[in-house]
Amino acid sequence: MSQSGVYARRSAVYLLDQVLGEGRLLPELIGAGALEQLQPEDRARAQRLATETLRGLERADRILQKHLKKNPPMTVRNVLRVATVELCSGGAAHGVVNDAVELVSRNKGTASMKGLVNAVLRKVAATGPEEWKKLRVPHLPKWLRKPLVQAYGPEAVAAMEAAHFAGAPLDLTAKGDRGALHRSLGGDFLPTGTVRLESAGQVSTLPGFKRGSWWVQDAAASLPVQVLAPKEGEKILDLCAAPGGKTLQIAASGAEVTSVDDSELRMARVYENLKRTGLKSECIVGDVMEQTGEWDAILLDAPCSATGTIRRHPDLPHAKDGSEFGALIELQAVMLDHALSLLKPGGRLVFCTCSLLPDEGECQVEDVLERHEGLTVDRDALNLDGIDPAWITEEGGLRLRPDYWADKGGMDGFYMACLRKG
Ligand SMILES: C[S@@+](CC[C@H](N)C(=O)[O-])C[C@H]1O[C@@H](n2cnc3c(N)ncnc32)[C@H](O)[C@@H]1O
Repeated sequence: MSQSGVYARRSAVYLLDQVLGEGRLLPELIGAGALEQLQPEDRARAQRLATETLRGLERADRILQKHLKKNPPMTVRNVLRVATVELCSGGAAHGVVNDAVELVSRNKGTASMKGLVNAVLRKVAATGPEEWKKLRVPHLPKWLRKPLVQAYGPEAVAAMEAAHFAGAPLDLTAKGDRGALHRSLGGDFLPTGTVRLESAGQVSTLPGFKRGSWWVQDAAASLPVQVLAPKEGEKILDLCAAPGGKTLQIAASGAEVTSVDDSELRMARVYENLKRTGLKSECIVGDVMEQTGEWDAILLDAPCSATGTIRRHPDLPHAKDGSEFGALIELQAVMLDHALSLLKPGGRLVFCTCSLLPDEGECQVEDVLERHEGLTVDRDALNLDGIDPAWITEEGGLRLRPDYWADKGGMDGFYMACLRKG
């Protein structure tokens, strides 16, 4: 038995205990050092195991429930879930089952269950892989499925769930020539200018990473700055900027950008990204509501439910229950009003959120237009390469969904609109 396998699996189980038991998010746990004691290879493996288990949780539970008379304690359940997902996705039964038994044996509180774990997983190894293929695509939890069905209909939501289950490829934004980036790395060249790689391995070892010729950014997330269309010499304010993908795009255009974020920890990522790419931005760690001045253009990438990023973050629907979203929606409206007060007359503001909920997108724009006389939506700003006119909404925003471009590997859910101050 490999100790390295046990370490990675034990850490994956710890991550699941925290997400499913404590409602914590994986990036938060990993950022706080949950995997720091592992070697880089095991760290990547633990993260992959936890992510894949969360993505396939519904299927794993359906398979396990047939072999369990009653639910074991959370940690044992999570050991069984990780092992079931591994067994059903081609993991070698001997190693997976032995490591799972070893994991429960090591803990005094669960050691008495090693016989149960062994027996259940042997059954799963025998019949699970065939059952797995026949089970339905995992559904979103009810608290999220319901509003999405209301907004988009059941078929669209089923297509989104299929996109969530499929996961996300690696998307890159070029600092300079997109064609040259595509020629050097291969992959797909998406109609909106993103280079997409199917299986990239370790990002930091890809050509051009150290030179800062590109950065990782989902195709959908690269569009708000394209809609803003920054020009050389313009004074642009990037509000809620960390970790900085959009700051880099604005800086690469030659505009003079100031980036604001109230998280010092997340702002450290902006500094790192600026250093690696050799791009420049003035960085302010502070609250959006305390900013002053007059700007040619503003990007407000407001804090939101992040429900558009579930392909990449399958922990989100399991860790959250929607109870925080009302406060976020109110905060977005207050931030929008303040951001507009910082815009010079005739200036433009792009409002965006990585959310699938219309309350955090279409409705915000409808409401802000009512609150501010003379404010208009600039529909022309959406005339960009690769934008399907069907994605443009009634009020003049751009609604992106994970089920769009299904044949190309999907995209994150996003909403954006370009507002013009009268
Ligand atoms: C969606 S993320 C921004 C992503 C970023 N624009 C990018 O492209 O990489 C939202 C950010 O808002 C920041 N934030 C939340 N409330 C804030 C506030 N009151 N003032 C400033 N930043 C805030 C969070 O720290 C978080 O980094």
